[in-house]
Amino acid sequence: MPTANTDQSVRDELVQLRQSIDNIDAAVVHMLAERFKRTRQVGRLKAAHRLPPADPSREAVQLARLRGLAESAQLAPGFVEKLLTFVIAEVIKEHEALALRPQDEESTAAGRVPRRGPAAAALTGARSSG
Ligand SMILES: C=C(O[C@@H]1C=C(C(=O)O)C=C[C@H]1O)C(=O)O
Repeated sequence: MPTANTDQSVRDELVQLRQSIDNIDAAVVHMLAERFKRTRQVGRLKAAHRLPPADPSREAVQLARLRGLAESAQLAPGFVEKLLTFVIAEVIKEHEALALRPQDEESTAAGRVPRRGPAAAALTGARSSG
């Protein structure tokens, strides 16, 4: 923390750097929000077609790719791996929830997809397709 004795130029530099950090944090939040919009579309698509919420083979490819990107960006690959693993775990939770309530129609990247699944059929007594 800057004290009363801290030189004004140091204080100014600290403020500037923190403004930049705030901008970056905002970008991270917005990018995460966009990512979750897409993963929710994937979740709805999976629920509609009764695909499993998690895809470990896809995750392995992503982790390998991001480890490589981290290395070339001089970022600790282990940190990036932890971050992606944390995000993916949250996505899978959402996909599991979507699989349990797929009775509504929702927009997806591919258009409006009827969400029918075994859980919806059990709740409504309807026969699910497929
Ligand atoms: C988004 C998907 O679902 C899950 C979440 C992933 C992610 O957040 O990147 C990757 C694989 C799946 O375990 C997907 O299958 O693409």
